[in-house]
Amino acid sequence: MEAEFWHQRWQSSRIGFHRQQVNPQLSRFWPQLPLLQQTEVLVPLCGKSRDMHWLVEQGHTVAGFELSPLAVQDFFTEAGLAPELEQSGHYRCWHAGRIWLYEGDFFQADSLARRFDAAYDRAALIALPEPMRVAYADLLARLLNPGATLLLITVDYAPIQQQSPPFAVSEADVRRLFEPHFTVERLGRIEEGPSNPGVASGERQFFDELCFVLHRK
Ligand SMILES: C[S@@+](CC[C@H](N)C(=O)[O-])C[C@H]1O[C@@H](n2cnc3c(N)ncnc32)[C@H](O)[C@@H]1O
Repeated sequence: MEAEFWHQRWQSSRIGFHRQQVNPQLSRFWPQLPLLQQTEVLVPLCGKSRDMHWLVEQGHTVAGFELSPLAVQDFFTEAGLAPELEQSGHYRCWHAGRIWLYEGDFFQADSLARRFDAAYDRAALIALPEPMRVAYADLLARLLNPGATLLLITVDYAPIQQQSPPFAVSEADVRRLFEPHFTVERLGRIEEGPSNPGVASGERQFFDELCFVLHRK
């Protein structure tokens, strides 16, 4: 999507993707991953996700990337944190405690010449239309060191409509996008069933949240 699409979503508070609770597949599967506590976690397209606080509570530092200044501001305000600001290449980088949020376009992250050993994607890949997903997977491959771990959470649903996010990203899609650079294992699937309005109304046959662990080859 164009940057303007997301700026408008934040300006008009149309952020139905934001969750008050920590993602259940994150809290279930992250502790099983082969990661040191202090590992820095890359969180692309992070919004104001509370999952970042959970990662800090597990001992990690977090480097989030987010286009919207409103999202960044809300994230720190809602946590009662007063971040410091510095310019870091193309980004305004906001920092409080063990969290650094890079305000700007994630697709310029190469320019920072930074590499990571862990990453967490919830609702980032599925926010991007197909042509951008290929560029996103390639960028993650460049930003992650060999052996690095990525926990990836997507949604898959049918029938598919691809006009606006969240886009359906199936296990086959994840394998096609990432297997050139990563090993891919599916860890979990949560079937939303009738708790999903689309399923309840009969508009959708199913709506599932999928969780994968990927390791950079
Ligand atoms: C569907 S939301 C998911 C946010 C977060 N991961 C969560 O779980 O709540 C996608 C987010 O990506 C941001 N975004 C979209 N394109 C971006 C880009 N190129 N660079 C950085 N952030 C971007 C949007 O502003 C939005 O906050």
